[in-house]
Amino acid sequence: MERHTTLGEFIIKNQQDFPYAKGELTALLSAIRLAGKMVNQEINKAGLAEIRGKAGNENVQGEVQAKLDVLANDMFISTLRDRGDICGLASEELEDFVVFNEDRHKNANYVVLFDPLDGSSNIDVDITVGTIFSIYRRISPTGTPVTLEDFLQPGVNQVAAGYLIYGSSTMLVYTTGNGVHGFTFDPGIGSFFLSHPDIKFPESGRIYSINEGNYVHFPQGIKKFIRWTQELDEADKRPFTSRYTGSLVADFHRNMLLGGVFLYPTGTTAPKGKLRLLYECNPMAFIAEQAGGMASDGYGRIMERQPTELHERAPFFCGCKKEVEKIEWFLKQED
Ligand SMILES: O=P(O)(O)OC[C@H]1O[C@](O)(COP(=O)(O)O)[C@@H](O)[C@@H]1O
Ligand SMILES: [Mg+2]
Ligand SMILES: [Mg+2]
Repeated sequence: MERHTTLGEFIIKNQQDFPYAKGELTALLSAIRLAGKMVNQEINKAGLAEIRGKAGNENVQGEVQAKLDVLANDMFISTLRDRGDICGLASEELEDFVVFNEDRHKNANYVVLFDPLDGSSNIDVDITVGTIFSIYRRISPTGTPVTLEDFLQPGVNQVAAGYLIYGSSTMLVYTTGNGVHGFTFDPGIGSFFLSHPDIKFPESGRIYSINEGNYVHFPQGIKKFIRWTQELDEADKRPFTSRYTGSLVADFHRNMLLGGVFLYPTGTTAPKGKLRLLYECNPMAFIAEQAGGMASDGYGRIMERQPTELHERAPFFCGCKKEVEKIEWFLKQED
């Protein structure tokens, strides 16, 4: 049987691809891998009463947290603090960013932003969920406590981004700006193995992913795009297929492998969109672009947006280039 490359081997082998290669990013990716294994262990038994259900308190997003939101958040924070060379982190589940004050942290150069559990509404019904992470080099001087500025960087400054997907198999998919690579977890061996090297979005796809239940609230341009996907045009292989799980990571992953586009527009119920620019949009956008796809806020490259708040939301359109361009075209028609 062909011996697959483990994630650990791959990270070390490709370390030199990285401009500042001193092993810090390697240590950080390894810490994320470990935290991912720990969270995966809990998700696999999410049906048990002590794991499923709500934790009871509301997070900064105004959502009632699931027990697994809190557990995943704690596991990532403790593992990144103890093993990752980072000076601070920000989580979708925490109001403020966290500053690590030990000397080894203050002298570190990276910050991590993450969504510990993406697709929380699906946990108790056993539908695929994920974890999303985004890594930046700090801009404040090394040796000083990390500042808000270090987190409010445009997506184009990301040095690495990725996600864990906890589905029929558990995978870790990431980029450091040298393509997108996917690793499948083998629970029997306890390691991630390279299973999807150099993943690419097809130029065009036939799947659209949007919560059509919000149709009445959508901008005209989005309503027109949806109707365009549903028109009969065999030459253009329309109508498209509709696929939507309610987990961004799962919808993105399927669309990247099979060809499709994900949409979460603004709407009267979500005037700024729903997804979080820093924890969800930017990391998925970096992966999409590295895989030959496109990620837009409807009017331009989402990674060029200058964030102003830790938890700001944005409209998000991401997937095959042709379809994202079509969405931008329909939206611009309306202006
Ligand atoms: O239920 P809706 O409004 O369609 O929203 C679904 C979207 O919200 C999310 O669940 C938000 O993520 P969280 O679960 O991390 O809060 C996305 O994964 C998903 O794409
Ligand atoms: Mg999320
Ligand atoms: Mg979440």
